[in-house]
Amino acid sequence: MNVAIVGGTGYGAVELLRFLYNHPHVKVAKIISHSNSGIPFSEVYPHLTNIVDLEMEALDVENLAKEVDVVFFATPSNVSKHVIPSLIDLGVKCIDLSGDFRLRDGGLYKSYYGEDIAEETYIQQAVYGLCEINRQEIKEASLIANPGCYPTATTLGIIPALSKGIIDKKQIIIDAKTGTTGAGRSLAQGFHFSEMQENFKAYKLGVHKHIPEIEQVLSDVANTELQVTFTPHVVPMTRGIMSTIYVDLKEKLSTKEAINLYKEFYRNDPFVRIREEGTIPQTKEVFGSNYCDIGLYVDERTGKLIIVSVIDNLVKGASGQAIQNLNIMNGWDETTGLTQLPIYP
Ligand SMILES: NC(=O)C1=CN([C@@H]2O[C@H](COP(=O)(O)OP(=O)(O)OC[C@H]3O[C@@H](n4cnc5c(N)ncnc54)[C@H](OP(=O)(O)O)[C@@H]3O)[C@@H](O)[C@H]2O)C=CC1
Ligand SMILES: CC(=O)N[C@@H](CCC(=O)OP(=O)(O)O)C(=O)O
Repeated sequence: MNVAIVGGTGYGAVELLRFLYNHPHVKVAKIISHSNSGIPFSEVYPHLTNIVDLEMEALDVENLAKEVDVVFFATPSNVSKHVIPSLIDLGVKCIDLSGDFRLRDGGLYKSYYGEDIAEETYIQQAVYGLCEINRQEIKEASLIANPGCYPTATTLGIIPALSKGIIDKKQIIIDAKTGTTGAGRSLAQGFHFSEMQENFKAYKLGVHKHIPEIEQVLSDVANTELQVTFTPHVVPMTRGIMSTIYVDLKEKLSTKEAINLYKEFYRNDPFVRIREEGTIPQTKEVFGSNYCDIGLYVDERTGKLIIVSVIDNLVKGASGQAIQNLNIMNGWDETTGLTQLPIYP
């Protein structure tokens, strides 16, 4: 299958290439770049010299539709919504790593993304690509809205407890941390080495675009409107997200029982690993891999369930999950091309 990647020189794109290079059913036929067309990919990323020397091209929708079956978009917000509709109309399937097609509510999109939402018919066609939860819909989809990095770690952490009805839906507190690649490759003052190293900062309290996304997913699962308290932090590491979630248990439950409930929920999901009692996952333990590892602890004194969910933001939080979606859409084994082990130490 021929695929293309748009947003060629960003981190999402180079991570897609790392996995697609070893994918037995896929050939990356085109890399589209608006800033570096005409330049070999390996000139921008020399670690891929003699491996990915493909010349990047400017976007030409008609030409793309003739030559590829699927297009991955690894572009900033408010870019793909202008291009994906034409590709879908030409019969090309699209997997969007950005947030353009994730939210259903145009008002919320406008307030968190600053622009109008994509055309309604395409919003309706888009399937939210949280693989473990929406597998059936993904099989039939032509347009995938690949979930955000924080929402992936967070919703996979909360959904088992929420869907089993064991927690209070009104008190969900999410304390999340990300590495700096979450902000992409372009330069920003707050991400300079001197500002980031030996630093730890909370940001976008109450206004982060992942708040409505997390609430939409959880509200669908709970079948009622839910709100969450979400505080993101950036920490001085390159990759990784840790989402620590605090919820109130409705009834007494032991840590062992919580672990068993989660193991049962994810029993058919190769990329979600539930840790044994007493082991809490660390970001390094999923580094470079498509795993989401979840650790659980019941604080019997306060009646809270504490959930720790870790992913690699660039893999399960972006490119890996996008390829997992491609596999599901094509009826291939879900793990195809994604079996790289975590890099440790
Ligand atoms: N980094 C992460 O951990 C995650 C990222 N995402 C999302 O995935 C998308 C890509 O992220 P990431 O790769 O990190 O971001 P980067 O900033 O690293 O890359 C985005 C790329 O998009 C291209 N681009 C920039 N501006 C425009 C534009 N106006 N029109 C068209 N193309 C443009 C550029 O490539 P070129 O000049 O070659 O075209 C740029 O390098 C974003 O929407 C991001 O929010 C989602 C989950 C996690
Ligand atoms: C450190 C940092 O800035 N991280 C980004 C991660 C968001 C992201 O990647 O956006 P989508 O997944 O929604 O596309 C942020 O918090 O905005």
